[in-house]
Amino acid sequence: MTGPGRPVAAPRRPDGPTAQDDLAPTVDELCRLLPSWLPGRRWYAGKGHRLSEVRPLLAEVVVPGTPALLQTVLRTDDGACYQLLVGVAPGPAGPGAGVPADAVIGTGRTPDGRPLTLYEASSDPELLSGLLERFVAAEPCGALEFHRAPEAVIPAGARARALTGEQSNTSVAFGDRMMLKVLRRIMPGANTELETLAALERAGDVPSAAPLAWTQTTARHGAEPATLCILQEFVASRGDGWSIATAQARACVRGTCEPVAPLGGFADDAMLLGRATARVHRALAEQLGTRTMSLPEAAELTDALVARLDEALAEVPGLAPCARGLRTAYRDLREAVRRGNPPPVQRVHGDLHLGQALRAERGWVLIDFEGEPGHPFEERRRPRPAVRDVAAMLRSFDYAAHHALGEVLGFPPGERTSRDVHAARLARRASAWAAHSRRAFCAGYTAAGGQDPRTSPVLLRAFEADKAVYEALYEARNRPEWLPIPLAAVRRLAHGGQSTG
Ligand SMILES: Nc1ncnc2c1ncn2[C@@H]1O[C@H](COP(=O)(O)OP(=O)(O)O)[C@@H](O)[C@H]1O
Ligand SMILES: O=P(O)(O)O[C@H]1O[C@H](CO)[C@@H](O[C@H]2O[C@H](CO)[C@@H](O)[C@H](O)[C@H]2O)[C@H](O)[C@H]1O
Repeated sequence: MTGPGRPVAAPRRPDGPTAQDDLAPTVDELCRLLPSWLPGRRWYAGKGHRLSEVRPLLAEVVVPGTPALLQTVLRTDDGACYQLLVGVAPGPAGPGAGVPADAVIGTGRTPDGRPLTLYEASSDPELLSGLLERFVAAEPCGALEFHRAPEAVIPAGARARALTGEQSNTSVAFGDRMMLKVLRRIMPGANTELETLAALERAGDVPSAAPLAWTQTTARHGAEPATLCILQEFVASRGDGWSIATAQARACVRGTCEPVAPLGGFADDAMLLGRATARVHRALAEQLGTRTMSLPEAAELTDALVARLDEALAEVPGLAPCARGLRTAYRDLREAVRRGNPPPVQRVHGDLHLGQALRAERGWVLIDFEGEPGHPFEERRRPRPAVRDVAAMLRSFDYAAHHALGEVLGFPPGERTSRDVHAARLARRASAWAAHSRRAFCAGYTAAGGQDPRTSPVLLRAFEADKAVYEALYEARNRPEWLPIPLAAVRRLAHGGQSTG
């Protein structure tokens, strides 16, 4: 170990676990350790559930040797399945073991009593390079299938670097050529991100990353394969939309914007982002189809929005005073369709926000097409009005503005604004920045051929309300200090106002 986060793998010897028979005791040890380790992971979705048992569904040695790399899928006692890449090194955990402390899952024992360290391998470049070789070979490995997209070029030997951000999955960059997404929550069925990236690639000239390869398995999932990893083209960028937008929003809140751009320099970028979104929507409609929403679909959609609200109400008490207004917004959507104005529906991104856009040299590139994590693929695949993505991105401008306000005033933003004149002025600036960015985004979206979202106010309000409810639940589970941001939006929307205040 030479420094934090930089494990130097011990030279690999061919005496680690290599066969399925050798593996059972190691996997047993892993399952014993996981109930106390898993709940601390950001990507673990069972927060609030008291985890007592983890069972293996699949374990394959994808990189043999010492240390070895196990690719595993495990089921927790609430029925969810998670993927883990596990490094198996001989000896006890601790300084000198060659594994960073924060990667250690725990210490187990081999059947003959020797100590064994099990660790989260997504920060071990050597093991990940070994995994990349599997994609290059594109051959099965036990119950795992490694597939390569037609004509994809996968150079071997690229240096692996795991991203450290807060994520639903785990991403590993290979040089500046490829990005590997290690999916965490594993579900059976065709993966929506893989499907969508392939469709966008077929369309050509769309601001998205080319899919290169993927791993799947049918083990224990019946006939339906489950996707475990996706390798895609790396998009070199000067940052994502969230970091660029929040820097601009902060400057606007502090009043340090250029006089020529008093609401911040993000408007041009917001407009280009609107254009990129419209191009992606057009390509998805062309490749995967579009049709008019039917009355049963409108009813199903309304029921789905109400069901999400009910789920969130059970966990986020702050939503309760808004429930009536939200139900009205959802009913209005169904009525608008019934009164004879059914919108077109198509495949959409499903979880669009500023963090899902990378500012590349060629403009904005959209990423992460898997849809909202945690929902079954069938649900994520359902055709929806494209304005659903627009609503989600508009919510993101509100997030960026109010997060910037919180950074300047302290969290929760809004606490001081009702009793402090200075704070109220800064809050007005934040709202003006968000409104300005929203307008620019909608203008760009419309200029690139998308339907002007402002001509569908009922749909826009219902989808913004739904997204804000989803966000409230997401924040309550993952980042409670951020909860006031979506809650404030829910309050405004429930009372007929705009999502940004
Ligand atoms: N194709 C790509 N090229 C470059 N960076 C990427 C690419 N895909 C993802 N990333 C980076 O990885 C991060 C997480 O990826 P994302 O697909 O959003 O994962 P998650 O599903 O876990 O949210 C992104 O915020 C971005 O910084
Ligand atoms: O992990 P994913 O990127 O797939 O998406 C989940 O996490 C997002 C946060 O990382 C969350 O987005 C929410 O917070 C963003 C700021 O961090 C904000 O820009 C978004 O508008 C807001 O929805 C996303 O909802 C969740 O699915």
